[in-house]
Amino acid sequence: MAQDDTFDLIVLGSGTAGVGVARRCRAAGWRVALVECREFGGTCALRGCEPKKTFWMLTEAMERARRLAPHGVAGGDAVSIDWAAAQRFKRSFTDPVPARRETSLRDAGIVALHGRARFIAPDALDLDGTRLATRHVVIATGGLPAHLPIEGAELMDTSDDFLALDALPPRLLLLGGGYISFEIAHMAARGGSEVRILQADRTPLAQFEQDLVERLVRRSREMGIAVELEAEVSALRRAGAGLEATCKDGRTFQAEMVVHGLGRRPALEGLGLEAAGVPVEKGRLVLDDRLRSTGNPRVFAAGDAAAQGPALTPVASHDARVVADNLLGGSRRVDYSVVPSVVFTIPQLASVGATEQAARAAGADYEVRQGDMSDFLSVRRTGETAAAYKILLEKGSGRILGAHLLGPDAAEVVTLFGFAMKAGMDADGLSELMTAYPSGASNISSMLG
Ligand SMILES: Cc1cc2nc3c(=O)[nH]c(=O)nc-3n(C[C@H](O)[C@H](O)[C@H](O)COP(=O)(O)OP(=O)(O)OC[C@H]3O[C@@H](n4cnc5c(N)ncnc54)[C@H](O)[C@@H]3O)c2cc1C
Ligand SMILES: NC(=O)c1ccc[n+]([C@@H]2O[C@H](COP(=O)([O-])OP(=O)(O)OC[C@H]3O[C@@H](n4cnc5c(N)ncnc54)[C@H](O)[C@@H]3O)[C@@H](O)[C@H]2O)c1
Repeated sequence: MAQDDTFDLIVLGSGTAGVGVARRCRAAGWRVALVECREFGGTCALRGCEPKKTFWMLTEAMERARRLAPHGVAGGDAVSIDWAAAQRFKRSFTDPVPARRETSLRDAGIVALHGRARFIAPDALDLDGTRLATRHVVIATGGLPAHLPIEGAELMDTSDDFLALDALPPRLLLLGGGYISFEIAHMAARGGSEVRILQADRTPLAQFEQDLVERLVRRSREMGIAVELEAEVSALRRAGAGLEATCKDGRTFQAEMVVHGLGRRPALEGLGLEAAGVPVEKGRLVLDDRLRSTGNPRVFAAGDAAAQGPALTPVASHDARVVADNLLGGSRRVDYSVVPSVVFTIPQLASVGATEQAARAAGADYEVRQGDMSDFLSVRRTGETAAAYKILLEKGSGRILGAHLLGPDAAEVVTLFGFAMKAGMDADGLSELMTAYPSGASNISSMLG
């Protein structure tokens, strides 16, 4: 590449957010380069949602066979997970991603570059000694595990390490009681590890409806996962062949593997943001509601790096659309009002819109529809014993403010609630919707009835 190449746009990061912006701007005829410092593909496809869901699917199949063993799945109680085979199956999805993604970018006419670019001026980056001049930059560098003042923090493994294992450790400690810890706990426990979650306060999965979280915690404990609350980890050290975590109250826990599930932060190190006049406050880019840097109008951010909405793949896709529209002359704000989200435990925990706590804090006038679903036919047929719903409706109008589900079909059904919220459909409208029967969705009218 020639020195002083001028691009219309340079995107940093080949995940959902970066690729989404790059493709749209390239389709509009822009000269676009995309720089990636690891293998092409990003977190979701290589180290997040997709590989996680493959392991989840296998452990769920095993769990369901075991649960239904007394009801006709003969031999189901003897079924177990072969983690090495599961890892090979996962790799059959992840291994082809980097080459495919890079090729598809090149086929689209995007200049795909390897390396770690850094700003050297408001309108230029350095990539391994080459100056890249550009009209715009999009920072889509994703997130990384948060730095926390935990002594011995360098001894922790990450979710990346867990998802790359060929064999599970006998004992696994998960620090933090959020998405990563609960999902890994449910997979690893089904795979045969002795698992313990250490959560700092009394509210694990704090973004989710706590009534349902309590049921999930109970279900997790019933199946042998130790969930320790008020267990704020302050130190980690080597102990024999394994590791020992110490909590602030002095409790200690040992395991062969300790995984970071303590939150993630935007990946902004080494970008030379000062040289570009791009401000950062408390580790986050300062952006307006169109995802443009308040300090440098050439620069936008999207996805986990922008950290304006929840760190989720559908948010990264939304951000990419917003940024591309704004780069191409529009003036579009982000809208995170309806973001369905799921914790892939067994059963799944799903949420869209306000929790009761949030609705109360916002002073909303609401009513609640809630109940246990464990005796619903669609749940009983799966052998699952923990299932429940909680729906918040605006009093008078019947507008859906939030929907929270625990159960086998929660991920699919929550999206229907999100669709109704986005479309402005009230509870009556949604309960009159004809749904395929029998399905998880056909329970919606019972929930709203
Ligand atoms: C274990 C796990 C499970 C998850 N499961 C789900 C799920 O089920 N559902 C869901 O919605 N979300 C899930 N998420 C979150 C989801 O993966 C992220 O929100 C999403 O991938 C963010 O996309 P992104 O494009 O913003 O960033 P990323 O996909 O992280 O892409 C950023 C890219 O930028 C690159 N990069 C970083 N620094 C530089 C640099 N200086 N120069 C060039 N390139 C750089 C990185 O290598 C990376 O490839 C999960 C996350 C994790 C960790
Ligand atoms: N299914 C999904 O969509 C999915 C799955 C995995 C990750 N993610 C994304 O990745 C992000 C990061 O996940 P995560 O699980 O690392 O973070 P998280 O924010 O979900 O949970 C972190 C937890 O760690 C606790 N904590 C913090 N310091 C602690 C300490 N010293 N000791 C004990 N507990 C402590 C917090 O109270 C919190 O409950 C998520 O917020 C989510 O956006 C999404």
